[in-house]
Amino acid sequence: MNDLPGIVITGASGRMGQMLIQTVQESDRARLAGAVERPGHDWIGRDVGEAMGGAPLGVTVTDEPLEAFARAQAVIDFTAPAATVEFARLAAQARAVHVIGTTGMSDEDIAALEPCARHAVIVRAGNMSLGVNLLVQLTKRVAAALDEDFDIEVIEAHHHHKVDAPSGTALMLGEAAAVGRGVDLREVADRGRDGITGPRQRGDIGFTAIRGGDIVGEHDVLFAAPGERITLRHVATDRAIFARGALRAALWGQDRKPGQYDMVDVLGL
Ligand SMILES: NC(=O)C1=CN([C@@H]2O[C@H](COP(=O)(O)OP(=O)(O)OC[C@H]3O[C@@H](n4cnc5c(N)ncnc54)[C@H](OP(=O)(O)O)[C@@H]3O)[C@@H](O)[C@H]2O)C=CC1
Ligand SMILES: O=C(O)C1=N[C@H](C(=O)O)C[C@H](O)C1
Repeated sequence: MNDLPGIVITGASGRMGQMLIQTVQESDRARLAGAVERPGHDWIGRDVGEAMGGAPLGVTVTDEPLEAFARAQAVIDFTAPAATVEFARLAAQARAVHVIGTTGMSDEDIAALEPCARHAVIVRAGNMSLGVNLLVQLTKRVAAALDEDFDIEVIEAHHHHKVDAPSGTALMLGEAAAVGRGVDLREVADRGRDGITGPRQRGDIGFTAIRGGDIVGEHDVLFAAPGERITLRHVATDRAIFARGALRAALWGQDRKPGQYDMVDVLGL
C-alpha cells in the first residue's frame, strides 16, 4: 500500500477494462486498488494479472463493487449503461470520483447520475482521448462559421463487437455541430436512412455507422456544399488513448467539488 490514489476498474475483463488495468499498473501517479466483474463471471476470486494472462498484480477480482469502491479514491467505468447507473450510486456512497466512459446511455440513465453528482465527482465523456475532444472544439467552430448551404454528416466506424450506434463520440460531434450552428440536435438529427427517404432536409445533421473487423474507432465530420467539401477526421489506432484520458480524469477529479464534468473540463480545452 502507498499514498498514490487508488483506482478501481469495473468491467475488468472487457477490452477497455484490461487496457485500463495495464495503464493504471504502468502509471507512477496511481495504484490499482480493485477490479470488479459481474457476479458469476469466471474471473471472480482470481488475481486480475493472472486472469489477464500475465504476472500476478496482487488484486483479486471481486463482484462486490461497494466494498472495492470504499477502499479507493476513484472508479474508472467502461461497462454498460445499466451497470454504470448502479456504479454511480455506489461511487457516490463511497465518495469516490467516478469516471464514466460507457456509451449508449439513455436520457433516463443520464438523469439518474444527477443525484449521485451531488455527493461525488463524475467525469463522463463518450470519448476520453485528447484528439477527439480537440476535434469537438474544431467542429463547433467550423459549424459556427458555415451556413446551412453546408450539409453536416457525422460518419463513424468501429469494430464488429460494438453494441451501440451512433457511437458516443459521433453524438458528441453531432452535438458540437448543433451548438456551433445554434440549433437543437434533437430537432435536426437524421439517424436512420433506409428506403425512399426523400431528399435530404436542409439543416439536418446526419449520422452513419459502419461496423467491421477490429476498427478501434474512426470519426469524420463532413461539411458538404455545392462545389466544395471539408472533412474533419480523427482515427484511433490504440485503445490506450482512451485509458490514458480516463486515468487523467480520475486524478484531475481528486481536487474537485462534487458535480458533473467532462473531458473538456479535464483537458482545459
Ligand atoms: N469514452 C471512451 O473513450 C470509450 C468508451 N468506450 C465504451 O466503453 C464501453 C465498454 O467497451 P468495451 O470495453 O469495448 O466493451 P466490452 O464488452 O469488451 O467490456 C465491457 C465490460 O463490462 C462488463 N459489464 C457489463 N455489465 C456489467 C455489470 N453489470 N457488472 C460488471 N461488469 C459489467 C462486461 O462483462 P461481461 O463480459 O460479463 O458482460 C465486460 O467485461 C462501451 O460502452 C464503449 O462504447 C470504449 C472505448 C472508449
Ligand atoms: O466501443 C468502442 O470501442 C468505442 N466507443 C466510444 C464511442 O462510442 O464513441 C469511443 C471510441 O470510439 C471506441
